[in-house]
Amino acid sequence: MQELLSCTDIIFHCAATVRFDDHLRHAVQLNVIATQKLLLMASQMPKLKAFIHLSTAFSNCNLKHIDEVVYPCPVEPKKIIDSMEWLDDAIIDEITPKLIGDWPNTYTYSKALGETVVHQESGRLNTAIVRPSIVGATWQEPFPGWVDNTNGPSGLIIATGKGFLRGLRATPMAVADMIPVDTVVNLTLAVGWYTAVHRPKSSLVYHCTSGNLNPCYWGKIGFQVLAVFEKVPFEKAFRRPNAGLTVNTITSQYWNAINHWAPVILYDFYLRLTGRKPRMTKLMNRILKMVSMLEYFINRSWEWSTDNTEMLMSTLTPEDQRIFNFDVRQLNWLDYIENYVLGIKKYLLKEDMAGVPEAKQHLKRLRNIHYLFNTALFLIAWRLLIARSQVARNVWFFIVSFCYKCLSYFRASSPLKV
Ligand SMILES: CCCCCCCCCCCCCCCCCCCCCC(=O)SCCNC(=O)CCNC(=O)[C@H](O)C(C)(C)COP(=O)(O)OP(=O)(O)OC[C@H]1O[C@@H](n2cnc3c(N)ncnc32)[C@H](O)[C@@H]1OP(=O)(O)O
Ligand SMILES: NC(=O)C1=CN([C@@H]2O[C@H](COP(=O)(O)OP(=O)(O)OC[C@H]3O[C@@H](n4cnc5c(N)ncnc54)[C@H](OP(=O)(O)O)[C@@H]3O)[C@@H](O)[C@H]2O)C=CC1
Repeated sequence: MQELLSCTDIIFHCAATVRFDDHLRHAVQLNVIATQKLLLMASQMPKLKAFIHLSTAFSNCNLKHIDEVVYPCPVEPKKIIDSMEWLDDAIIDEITPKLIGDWPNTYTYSKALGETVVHQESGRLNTAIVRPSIVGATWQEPFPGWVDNTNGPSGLIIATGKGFLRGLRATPMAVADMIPVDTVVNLTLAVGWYTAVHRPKSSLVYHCTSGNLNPCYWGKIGFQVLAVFEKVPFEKAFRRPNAGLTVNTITSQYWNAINHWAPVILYDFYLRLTGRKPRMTKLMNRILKMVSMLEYFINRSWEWSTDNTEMLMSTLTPEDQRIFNFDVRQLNWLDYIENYVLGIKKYLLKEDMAGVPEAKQHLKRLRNIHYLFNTALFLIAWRLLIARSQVARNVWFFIVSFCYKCLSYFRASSPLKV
């Protein structure tokens, strides 16, 4: 502690809980109280030049247009922190929906409280807040497509590529405000430099977003993800990757029943019959839970102003602009998504590119099983219908006799006949 207090000259405060479903007490502990404690510690650091706090662009996702300012919270963070000390977990559970109000989860709410703490309790410290949107794989550094966790889009891309996720309730024309992780790092380092060297009079907020400079849409991302799976599929897929986006709740529920639950229930039944432990329904539960948590973010668009970020870019020298590049206007989304999917395959799933031909063979087998299954299902349904309905029987006799007549006609008119 002594060494930290005497030697630290800059703090990048990134630690947080990023789970959307965290208990409010834990989220407040990690994202609010810890920030408060770190500010206190920072105030005892004689050499400290800047305190950079990592927040999220979604800390004010209850608003549609978001400026680079700290918005007041409906309940003061101090009151929330105090109440966490004496309320028990059951009561906190009960009041959480009322406290978080328009915020979709405890994560975004606690990050908003964290910002207010930085704003109110930084005292004489030189602080700045960076707000990234949906952080994705690297764009350029150390190499394109690097990724190391299943947060955000990565988990859904895996679930789609492995054939579990076949449909999402998402708005294809909603802006997919993704931002590569190396862009976030570059911007954060540049903010550290600017805050320490230029010492702005007031604490500045920087939006690290892509939507207003180089917008991309969920529909376009979905198509590109599927196009990459055609060329480079993931190994040992459960079904062929083939997903769709819909805004219609009924369609989405139909997809859940037919495309998500039916195959895993059938497969678990097969596992049980062959004496193995069923595991697919549990996995599907987890995937659909993840989807339900992310749906809020893929069915809305936000506008983030980026004046401070653009100002920062203009103060960097051309050389620094190149080294600490955070200009997302240069980003080609299709290339980025391709590298992202390949990065997931390589760095998260640890799959080798040498296995691609075998993965393609596996998908072909799955396609044949799919056709066989559908044909069998159709024939059984038709057989049952014929047994029960006179109309169906008449249609069936009509089709059979029509085919027979056609066949006889072609045989009679064929020049090959002897
Ligand atoms: C047209 C065709 C269409 C094609 C479609 C193509 C698709 C492309 C479209 C893409 C649309 C993207 C939308 C993104 C929107 C993001 C918005 C973010 C906005 C905010 C950004 C922020 O400001 S910031 C933080 C972001 N914060 C998270 O993003 C955490 C979320 N998350 C959780 O809040 C918890 O995760 C939650 C869920 C509670 C579950 O919780 P849970 O307890 O059920 O499960 P766990 O997460 O604990 O996972 C337990 C173990 O399963 C492993 N695992 C999990 N998923 C796995 C998987 N899919 N594949 C393999 N493995 C997986 C995991 O790695 C663990 O493994 P291990 O135990 O070894 O560590
Ligand atoms: N991922 C995203 O899409 C976005 C992330 N952000 C913000 O970026 C920051 C980093 O997030 P991200 O990298 O995605 O999340 P991770 O969960 O990968 O990283 C969080 C970090 O916080 C550390 N941490 C968690 N709890 C504690 C604790 N009690 N004490 C000390 N360290 C702790 C973790 O350490 P350890 O590894 O040891 O567990 C980990 O290094 C967060 O502030 C998040 O709010 C903002 C916008 C989007």
